[in-house]
Amino acid sequence: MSSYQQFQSVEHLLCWFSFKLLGSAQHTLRAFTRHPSVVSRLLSTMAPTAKYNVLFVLGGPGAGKGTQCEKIVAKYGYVHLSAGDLLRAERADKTSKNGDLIEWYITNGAIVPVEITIELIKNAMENTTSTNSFLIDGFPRNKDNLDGWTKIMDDKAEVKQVLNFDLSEEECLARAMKRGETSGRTDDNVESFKKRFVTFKESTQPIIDHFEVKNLVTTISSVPGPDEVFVEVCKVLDNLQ
Ligand SMILES: Nc1ncnc2c1ncn2[C@@H]1O[C@H](COP(=O)(O)OP(=O)(O)OP(=O)(O)O)[C@@H](O)[C@H]1O
Ligand SMILES: O=c1ccn([C@@H]2O[C@H](COP(=O)(O)O)[C@@H](O)[C@H]2O)c(=O)[nH]1
Repeated sequence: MSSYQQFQSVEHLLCWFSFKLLGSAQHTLRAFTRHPSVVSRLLSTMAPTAKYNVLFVLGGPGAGKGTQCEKIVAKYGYVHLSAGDLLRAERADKTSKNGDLIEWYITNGAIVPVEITIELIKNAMENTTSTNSFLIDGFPRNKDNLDGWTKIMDDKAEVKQVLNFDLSEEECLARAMKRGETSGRTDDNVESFKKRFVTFKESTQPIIDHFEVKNLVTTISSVPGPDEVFVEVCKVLDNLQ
């Protein structure tokens, strides 16, 4: 007689099966109560983890994004991730296979493919343990950047606000050239600046417009001095929860 033939009906078989299930559930519960630390570890892996809070910081080349980010960090304790700085650090890393490619894009005022940039941003966020609030400066700069962000980060991060620093091309150029006297940056020269500004207008402005439609953008004039600009920044950040 096969093991199933001992049951007189399907109902009988199902009944027997339910008792078995209940028995093992009871056994598991008893094991859990003997090991509360296992239970709390299990629960913590099941609980939804909080999303990163993100502020994107955009604006023309030399408009003062980095300057304001420093002030925001000092007052509000965000972690500042400058996409440009992350790319420059990767370019300087002798072991990176992307160094030459990044150099070409930066000098030509063009935008590095998002696969490279998003990996750097994601790693920097994941390696931060002090906070889950980030200022992402100079990203996303074009549709490729935005698509990459959406694909990789949308379920991990919430974009709370986009700060857009507004300054004329002439003033951006003047500030970038002044900075170039000491920065050592390969793109603080007139030729690179012109290309960067075209990229900003053609590729980044549509991204600002995209967030504008979502009511996430605050545009702040960068014409006054850094402290006055920061007063306007504080008005925005004080109202963010
Ligand atoms: N409000 C301001 N008034 C006058 N000068 C400023 C102001 N903000 C920044 N600067 C100066 O302008 C230069 C560019 O500023 P900053 O590096 O912050 O710009 P950025 O937008 O981050 O530039 P980039 O996109 O090229 O990295 C710096 O030398 C900085 O000291
Ligand atoms: O998301 C990004 C950010 C930057 N780049 C390249 O770096 C330079 C300099 O960036 P800054 O933000 O001004 O420091 C920029 O012109 C791009 O070439 C990028 O490709 N993607």
